[in-house]
This record gives sequence, C-alpha cells and structure tokens, in this order.
Amino acid sequence: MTFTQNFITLNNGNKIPDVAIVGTGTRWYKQEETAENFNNELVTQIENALTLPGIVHIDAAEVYRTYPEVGKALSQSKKPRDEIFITDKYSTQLKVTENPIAGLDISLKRLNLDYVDLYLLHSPFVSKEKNGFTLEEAWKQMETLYKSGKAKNIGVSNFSVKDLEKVLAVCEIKPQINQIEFNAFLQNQTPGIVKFCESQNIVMEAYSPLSPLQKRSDNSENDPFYKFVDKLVAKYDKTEAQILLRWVTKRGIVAVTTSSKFSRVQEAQNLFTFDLTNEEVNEITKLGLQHKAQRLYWNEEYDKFNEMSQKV
Ligand SMILES: NC(=O)C1=CN([C@@H]2O[C@H](COP(=O)(O)OP(=O)(O)OC[C@H]3O[C@@H](n4cnc5c(N)ncnc54)[C@H](OP(=O)(O)O)[C@@H]3O)[C@@H](O)[C@H]2O)C=CC1
Repeated sequence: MTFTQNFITLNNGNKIPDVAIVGTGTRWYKQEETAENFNNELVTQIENALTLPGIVHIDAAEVYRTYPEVGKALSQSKKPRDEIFITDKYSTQLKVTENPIAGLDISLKRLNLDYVDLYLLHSPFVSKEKNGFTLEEAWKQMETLYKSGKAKNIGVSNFSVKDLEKVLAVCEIKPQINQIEFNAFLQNQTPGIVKFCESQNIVMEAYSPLSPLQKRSDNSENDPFYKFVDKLVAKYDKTEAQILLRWVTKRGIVAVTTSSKFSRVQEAQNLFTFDLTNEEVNEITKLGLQHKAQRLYWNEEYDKFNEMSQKV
C-alpha cells in the first residue's frame, strides 16, 4: 500500500502535516524534570514514531518537562531533519524561562536543534505584572524569532477572538496557528473562535481530538453519536479514533493526538488511506453538537463558555 500524507498550507505559504502523532503533554506531562522521572517509554514511543513514513509531527512544550526524552529520541533517529516537524510552546501561564526569545534558545540547545517548525505562545494569560511583558510584547518577540529563522512558523494556543484581536492590532506577522481544544463535543473552545480563525486564515490545531473516546458515558452504545461513528468504523474498516481524527482534518483543522500504544500512533500517521463524505462529516458535526460541552482543559478559565461552545 502506498503511503499518503495530507498537509495544510499556512498563511505564509508553508505547509504543516495534518496530524501531530506524538503529543508530549497530557499523559506524558511531568511536574518536574529529574533523572528519576526520565521516561524511557516516551523515548521509545517517539523513536518508533520516527521510523514511520512521511513527515512526523511531534508536539512539545517547555511546561511538559519532556525535552530530555524528545532530545534523546531525536538524537537516536536516522530520519532527516526535514522529515520531522517539531512544535514547541513558550509557557506563559507558569514561568519556566524569562521570555519567548530566551525560552526558545534554551529549548533549541536542549533538543540539539537549529530551529523548530512551529513555536507557540501556550496561552493568552500574559500580563506585565506576572510575566514582565504584555501579550503584544510577547508577540513581538515571536516575530523576532520568526525573522531569525529559529521558528519557521509562529502561532498561539488557547487564544479567544479577543486575544487574537490584540495580536492582530499590532502584528507585522500574523499568527499562522491557533492550537485549541477541539473535538465533536467541544466545537468552539471560546465563542466564535473557529469561524474567526477561518476568516483570518489562521489555521487551527485541535488538541484532545479524541475527547469523546477518552471520556465516555456508561450508556454510550445507545447514543446516536457513537452509533454513527461505529457505522463508519464498519463501512471503512477503521478504528473509532481514526474516524474522529479524520473528521477533524476534514474540518480543515490539524489534529494533535497521542497514545501510549504504538499501534495507535501508527494508525494516526496512516490516516489518509480513507476519506469521509461531506454528508458523513456534517452528520458527525451535527450529532456532536447535540452533546453538552465536554471540556478537559483550561476549565477554570473557560468553563463559563460551555453552553456557547456547542453553538456554531
Ligand atoms: N495547548 C494546550 O493547552 C494543550 C495541548 N495538548 C497537546 O495535545 C496532545 C494530545 O492531547 P490529548 O488530549 O492527549 O489527545 P487525544 O484526544 O488524542 O487523546 C489521547 C488519549 O486518548 C486515548 N485513546 C486513543 N484512542 C482511544 C480509544 N480508541 N479509546 C479510548 N481512548 C483512546 C489515548 O490512550 P492510550 O494511551 O491508551 O492510547 C490517549 O491517552 C498532548 O499530548 C499535548 O501535546 C493537550 C492539552 C492542552
């Protein structure tokens, strides 16, 4: 079987692989980085992912404390650098390094890289009092990194319309990406964000794309959403996860997933061996919207939007 991979073109003309197959947050995330909690399982998972065909997209962040594992796996891989797409994020919420410019310099050294493919501000929760710089100043630093070539693309994460408007008002380089929580049970992390990003040509990345599988009610077998997904599983001979990831990509959004099982990492990289019809995509959207919002991250900040998150 020939391998195919899909890409989305960003607003600067660069391309991004449609799925990130190893997110190094969530199940791999650590509170602190010590020799004792070095995770060999994660190294193996990334090493295995790097043997897969095509460009392998890895999602990292300074706050995940996984640079030692990512760095080790990269150093042992024979995959050429231009077949690896590395995303990294500057931690705005919890101070790890002084500012984005200092942060990326440190992570490049630690990962033994000359550049990352995508650098994101991890959240919009930045203030002069807490961080020593404003959101607008943080974005200016991101632009400096872009111009220096240390970040081939730059973007943001968990940004609302209001946050993006602040950046758009001062930017010379528009964010290429907004990485948000997105899945059938949470179709707008914050009010109107999906349509706004589409109108601004800012590509979205969906973390927690498999939320409907991660957290499932006891009587889900009678639920029309899962019944429809199972019908597609039988029709295409794919897993539930592949159906839901493919739906995200059919919505024009990059899926950011992860797994402790290599078979699932492989399934995610082999996502483009089938297609969903427009009717099927619309039906998943519609049945998903009938669910109440299921938000797994940034609850304190965004639970207030739960009702609006399932209105598009
Ligand atoms: N910018 C941000 O603020 C955030 C970014 N992220 C990024 O996104 C990445 C992915 O997020 P995450 O929420 O983990 O992504 P997913 O929604 O893809 O969930 C992955 C989890 O789903 C499980 N899973 C996979 N297939 C199935 C299945 N068929 N049934 C049940 N469970 C299944 C996996 O378990 P198993 O290991 O058993 O396969 C794994 O623990 C993170 O690692 C991080 O890099 C995440 C959160 C916030």
